[in-house]
Amino acid sequence: YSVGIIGAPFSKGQPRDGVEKGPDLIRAAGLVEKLKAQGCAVKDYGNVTFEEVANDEPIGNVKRPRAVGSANQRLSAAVHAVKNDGHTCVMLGGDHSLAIGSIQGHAAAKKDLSVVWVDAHADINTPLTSPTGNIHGQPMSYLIHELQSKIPVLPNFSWIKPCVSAKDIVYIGLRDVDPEEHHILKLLGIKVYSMTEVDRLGIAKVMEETCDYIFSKVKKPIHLSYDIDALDPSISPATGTPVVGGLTYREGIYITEHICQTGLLSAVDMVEVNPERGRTDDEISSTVNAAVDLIRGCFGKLREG
Ligand SMILES: N[C@@]1(C(=O)O)CN(C[C@@H]2CCCCN2)C[C@@H]1CCC[B-](O)(O)O
Ligand SMILES: [Mn+2]
Ligand SMILES: [Mn+2]
Ligand SMILES: [Mn+2]
Repeated sequence: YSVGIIGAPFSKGQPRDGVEKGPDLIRAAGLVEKLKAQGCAVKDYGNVTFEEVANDEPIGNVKRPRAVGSANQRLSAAVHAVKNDGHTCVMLGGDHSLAIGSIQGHAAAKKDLSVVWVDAHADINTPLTSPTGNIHGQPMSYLIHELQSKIPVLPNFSWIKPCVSAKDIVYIGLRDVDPEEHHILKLLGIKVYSMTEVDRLGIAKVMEETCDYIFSKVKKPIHLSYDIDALDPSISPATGTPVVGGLTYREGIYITEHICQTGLLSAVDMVEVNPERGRTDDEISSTVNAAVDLIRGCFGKLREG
């Protein structure tokens, strides 16, 4: 596997400081060395630098739109470059608003994508449905063709081109979905494996069905967007919006092992690691180590050896 790593130390898609420390924490836990030790070629492209945006007043209830738009435009260019260099791209967040730039830059290089979104949350609020105005709860709405009539003009967002079809999306791990998000998921007929389905089917069947569903049509490169809060807070407490009843460590790893064996993984996001949300060093290291192990599973690490 040839891996290109981008750090995106960005937090303005949500209100809590600390998530911008995620990239360097994940590196400090040995991600590059561990990927090399398992046979990957790894190039670390460093961290994207983001511009300071003054007077970034809310538009409607959308918070810090100018900073989020600008950051994602820069991230998009960085991801596009990594893909043009021929690597599988690993974007280390930072909050989940960064999926806007990550998926946009990926689509610029690869055209048709399938998106596997692993998260406690659907992150599919539009600016008009969001209960918080935090853009980390909205990234998918800016990217999906079928939702564009619902997206108002926002400063620094005009560069975004919708690039994902509803039929090419699979959610895994949902357990905290807003009513309006649920309506959107139903309206668009988006494939969802909530924690109920994970319990009912078991993770192996969920992944089998996910891959059958994605591959039922023409095989598209996979964009795996992994929010660390998909895992149960007993494993990954150091995150902005923890929700009980999450994926076990084993289920989380099984997802990445299974996606890896498709041979279609083309980009990965690993977001929402926030050390300031861990109450002890152990909580922080458990969260960071889980993020590292999930990424290793994407690139051939098998528990059998
Ligand atoms: N849907 C949300 C949004 O703010 O839009 C509301 N939710 C918090 C709210 C707390 C009270 C019970 C219902 N949920 C967080 C989520 C965004 C998570 C972003 B992610 O990147 O962490 O997934
Ligand atoms: Mn989440
Ligand atoms: Mn998320
Ligand atoms: Mn979050």
